Amino acid sequence: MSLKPIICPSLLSSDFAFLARDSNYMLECGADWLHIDVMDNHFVPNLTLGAPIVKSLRKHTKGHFDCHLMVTNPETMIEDFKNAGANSITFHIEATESRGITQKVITQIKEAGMMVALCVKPKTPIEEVFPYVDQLDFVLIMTVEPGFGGQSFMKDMMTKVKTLRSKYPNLNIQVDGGLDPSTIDFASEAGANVIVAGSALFKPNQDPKETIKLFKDSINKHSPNW
Ligand SMILES: O=C(CO)[C@@H](O)[C@H](O)COP(=O)(O)O
Ligand SMILES: [Fe+2]
Repeated sequence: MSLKPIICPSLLSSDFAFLARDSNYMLECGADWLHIDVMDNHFVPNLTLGAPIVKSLRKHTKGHFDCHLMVTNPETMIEDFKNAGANSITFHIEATESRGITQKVITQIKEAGMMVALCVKPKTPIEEVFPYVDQLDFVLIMTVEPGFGGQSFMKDMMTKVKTLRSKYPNLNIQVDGGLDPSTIDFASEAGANVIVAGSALFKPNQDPKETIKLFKDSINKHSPNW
C-alpha cells in the first residue's frame, strides 16, 4: 500500500479573527486537513481555543478538522469536540498513560465516530505507542516541544520516525513543528507522510500553494524507499 501525502496547515498561525477565511484559503491551496491546536495552559504553557470555536468554524468550512489536544484531561473533551464537528482527535500519551486511561480514551474517540491518534512529545520514547498502534489511524511525533508555533525543527526526532516507519510500513505518520521547505526532506526521507505546518504556510509573502506542492512532491519522492 502506498501512503499518500496529507498536508495539514496549523491554524495556530492563522489570523484567529479570520479563521474561516484562512481555513478555506488553505483548502483552495491544496491542503488536505485543517490542524487545530487545542492548548489548556496546563499541559502546555499556552491557551488557544476549545470546542465552541471549532463548532463556529464548522459552519463555514467542510474541511477535515484534525484536532491536536495538548490538554491534561482529553477524556473530558471528546464529546464536545465530536459535537463541534471534529473529524480526528489526537491526544498526548503523556496525559493519559500514567493514569492508566490511554486505552479508555482511544475507545471513547472511536466510539464517538472519529479518527484517533496518539502523540509523543520530544522526550517520550516512541516505543510507548507500540501497544496501541494497531488501533490508531495515525501517530503524531512532535518535532518541537508542544506549546508554540514558529520553533526550530528537531532533526533528532527523525530517529523515532524511522523506527516507527520500519515497524509499521502502512501507518500514517504525522510530524508537527518546524516543518518548512528546508526541513521537509528530513521528515519525508525518514518516513513521515502527514505534515503539519503553521508558520511556513501562513508567513506573509509566501505562496502556500507552492509550499504545499513542494511538501507533497518531497513525500512522493521519498515514499517508495520507505
Ligand atoms: O502543535 C503545535 C505546537 O505545539 C504545532 O501544530 C504548531 O502550530 C506548528 O507550528 P510551526 O512550527 O509549523 O510554526
Ligand atoms: Fe499541533
